[in-house]
Amino acid sequence: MLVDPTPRYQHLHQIAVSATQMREIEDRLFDSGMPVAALMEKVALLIVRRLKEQILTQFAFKSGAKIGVLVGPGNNGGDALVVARELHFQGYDLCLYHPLNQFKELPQQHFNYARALGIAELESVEAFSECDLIIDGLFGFGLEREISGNLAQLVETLNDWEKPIVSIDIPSGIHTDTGEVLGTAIRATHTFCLGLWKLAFLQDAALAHIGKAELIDFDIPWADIEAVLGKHPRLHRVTAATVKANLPLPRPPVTHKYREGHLLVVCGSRKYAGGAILTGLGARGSGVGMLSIAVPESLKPMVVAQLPEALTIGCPETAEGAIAQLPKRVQLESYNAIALGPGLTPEVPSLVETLLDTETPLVIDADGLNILAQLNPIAALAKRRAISVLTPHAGEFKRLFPEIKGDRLSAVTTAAQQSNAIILLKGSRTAIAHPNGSVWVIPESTPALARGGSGDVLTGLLGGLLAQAQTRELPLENTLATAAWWHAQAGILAAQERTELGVDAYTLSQYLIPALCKL
Ligand SMILES: NC(=O)C1=CN([C@@H]2O[C@H](COP(=O)(O)OP(=O)(O)OC[C@H]3O[C@@H](n4cnc5c(N)ncnc54)[C@H](O)[C@@H]3O)[C@@H](O)[C@H]2O)[C@@H](O)CC1
Ligand SMILES: [K+]
Repeated sequence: MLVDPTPRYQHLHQIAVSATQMREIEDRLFDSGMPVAALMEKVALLIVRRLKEQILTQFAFKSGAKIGVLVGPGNNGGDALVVARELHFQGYDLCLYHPLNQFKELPQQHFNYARALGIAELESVEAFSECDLIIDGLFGFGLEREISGNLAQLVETLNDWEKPIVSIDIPSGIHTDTGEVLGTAIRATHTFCLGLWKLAFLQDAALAHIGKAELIDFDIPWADIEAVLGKHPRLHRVTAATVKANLPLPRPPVTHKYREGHLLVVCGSRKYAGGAILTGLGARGSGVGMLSIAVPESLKPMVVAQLPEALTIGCPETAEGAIAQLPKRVQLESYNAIALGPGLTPEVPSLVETLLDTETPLVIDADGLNILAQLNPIAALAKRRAISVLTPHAGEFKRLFPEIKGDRLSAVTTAAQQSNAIILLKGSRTAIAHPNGSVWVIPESTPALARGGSGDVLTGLLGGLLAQAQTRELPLENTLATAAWWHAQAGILAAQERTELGVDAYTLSQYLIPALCKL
């Protein structure tokens, strides 16, 4: 719910808006009497403050450093001009370049004043080559078509220099909603997103251009945000605060192992034995009360050795060493959740069909998804009466939903609605879409997780938390978001301590609890 405006900063980070929503919110401020010029002044002063605290000190730019400002025709350019003026007064050596020879009214006034102050105007972008830092105020959320021709060339020239570039609101050329590059786009080292996080910051497509992102809060009244987004916004940016409120902690003082959830993991084959272990280690990290692992009979000793706490179920196996079927004594309905997929091999469709038939919540990953893709997934999932959580990466998503196009956030939303399943689309900004239209996005991750086996750990963690949420009656959407955020944080912590090359899947599983302790 968006009702409680305190603590403001925490809530502000749990939402993100499209360009249209931002414009609607902004219009409400202006309609209520906030002068446009006053808002621009306020925003620009906040940008200057953060520039000085963050970037100018980080790069040890003394006053006198040369700063180039790229100025566009709209209010993004207006912001840039106010920033330029203030930095000029603070002793920096400023120069402006405005490649389009027209301005909206307010930026025109700021431009006139900058000229009157004697701030240098450049004839071409080449002269920016002498600058220590470049500020990008070419386009913000008003970008309406591809950047082309001379403008495209100048953007590429700036990118080629590999200088520090600070983008105002969004790197010029990035679509505010889809995050796509429209023609070409500034590759910023830092971006100050103004007022509210825009959707592009949650889209993988934009990340290479955004650099380090920071939100500049300029005190948009909460009532205006709520008037546009509604009391229950559909898009959630997952933060530590979301997670803290939704972990199965503390445990009740009197409990027992089955009350803390029973997860069945169905994974592994002789060929891909490690999948079962990594999924099991992810489940262990979740703290689930009981963990059962069904694997081909021949893998049983290895699983027992690695996961002594788990109840290991040896299954009859095919000639190739995949699970032929589950033993008759396994009562699928007795588990709170089932996680299946990693290492199964593609040759066990009847096993997957049996599992789809149950009324137990399922987490389906890897080979489970590849098999599902062969089965007419939308029809198979629509039939299920329990929760299905699918955890595809981009390739698996394409195989499951070949007809669905568009940017990641809209594609995953459509997939969830069509299939009546929860779809967790893995990526740099993992997004979890629900059939009711809500989407939860994990705003932080690390490329260290781009590594075989890290998904298996997530499957186990997700299954373990889902099982606990079932017995504890924790809210489902928040629980799944918690699992994905936690997994990313474990990767981030491991990468901080061991570099991005040091986060193999086993190591990742060992960082789940340390990441939790850091909360
Ligand atoms: N969200 C807010 O509440 C605030 C927004 N402000 C700033 O205002 C910006 C939005 O301002 P505007 O709506 O004026 O839009 P922009 O400044 O993003 O740019 C719009 C202008 O660029 C032109 N244009 C768009 N795409 C083009 C292309 N591919 N090639 C050539 N010209 C193109 C348009 O015709 C228009 O003149 C934000 O990004 C932000 O920087 C701030 O000033 C104040 C607060
Ligand atoms: K910009």
